[in-house]
Amino acid sequence: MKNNSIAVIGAGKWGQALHFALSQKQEAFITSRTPRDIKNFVDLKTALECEYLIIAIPAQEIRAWLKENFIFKGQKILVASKGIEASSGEFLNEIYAEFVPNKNIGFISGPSFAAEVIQGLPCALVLNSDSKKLFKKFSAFFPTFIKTYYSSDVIGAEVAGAYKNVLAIASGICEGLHLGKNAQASLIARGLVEMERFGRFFGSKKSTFLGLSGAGDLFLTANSTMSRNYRVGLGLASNKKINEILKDLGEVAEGIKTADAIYNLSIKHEIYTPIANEVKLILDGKNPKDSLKDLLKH
Ligand SMILES: NC(=O)c1ccc[n+]([C@@H]2O[C@H](COP(=O)([O-])OP(=O)(O)OC[C@H]3O[C@@H](n4cnc5c(N)ncnc54)[C@H](O)[C@@H]3O)[C@@H](O)[C@H]2O)c1
Ligand SMILES: O=P(O)(O)OC[C@H](O)CO
Repeated sequence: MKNNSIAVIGAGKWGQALHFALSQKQEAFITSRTPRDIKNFVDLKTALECEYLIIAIPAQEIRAWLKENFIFKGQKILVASKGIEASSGEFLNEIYAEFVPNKNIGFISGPSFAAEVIQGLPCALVLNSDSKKLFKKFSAFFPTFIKTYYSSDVIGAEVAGAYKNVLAIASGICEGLHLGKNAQASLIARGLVEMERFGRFFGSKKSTFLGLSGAGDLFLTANSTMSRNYRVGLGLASNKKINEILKDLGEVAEGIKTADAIYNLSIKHEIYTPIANEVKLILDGKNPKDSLKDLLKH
């Protein structure tokens, strides 16, 4: 293993933005399934020799990717994905725990559109890990335009990052139906309450939802057409089929599968998640106007 070397795995929008950010202070490598014309692009084998890895592939692909490619040799890992595995209902930290010891793993959360990070615009992120030592190590790699905070609330950050994608779809639907800013603010505020309730069941801290990982990322994503999930919501409001929306999008919108995961987990554990459930039903074909009526019922 090459000491103090760092590589990003996954050269999608977020992987490339993180690679740009990390490259400000030192040499940083990047790899992907298909070769890309990016400085310091290396093959997967070379990337996996690095001591520090940032993994930015879609949540639903992580288990298969780890099984197929990853052998633990002491690497320290920062997970950049935001989602819950739909097939199992498992959180990403549970999946990674099968391959990497907890002290070697952290999760990035907070408001961060890749399109802004890759321009060097300022932002604040949270690095969530059981290990403060790991936070300090990774934090040192980040450039001055990104402020990093530490939190040990891994599950809170994971729930917040995954849940806000579903709420961004809901908010896009609200905008697409022209329901007005009052309705949108109500939806986002109730969404925040809902995600905190869901997170609390799994042991999250309330403060996580009031900070960058929760309110910060939710307000960003649920208010902007820069969000892929929000754009999915706009498409659903105009009665487009999900396949057509995804074809136009051409990138991952984690909220789609995460809505399924939340729906199933909320039924299993009897957690009240009305907004996420309506998003899942709309994705399955329910008319968004009927969802609105159901959400407004006393
Ligand atoms: N784009 C953002 O602004 C942003 C910000 C924060 C977090 N995220 C999260 O980062 C993750 C990746 O998002 P993105 O924006 O880079 O998506 P993207 O659609 O731009 O790219 C996804 C990347 O994953 C790769 N990939 C897909 N399946 C794979 C597999 N089976 N094995 C290996 N690689 C695979 C693709 O080749 C692609 O390079 C998501 O979980 C997303 O929620 C994105
Ligand atoms: O474009 P989205 O909806 O995947 O959101 C991107 C980031 O998660 C925002 O922090």
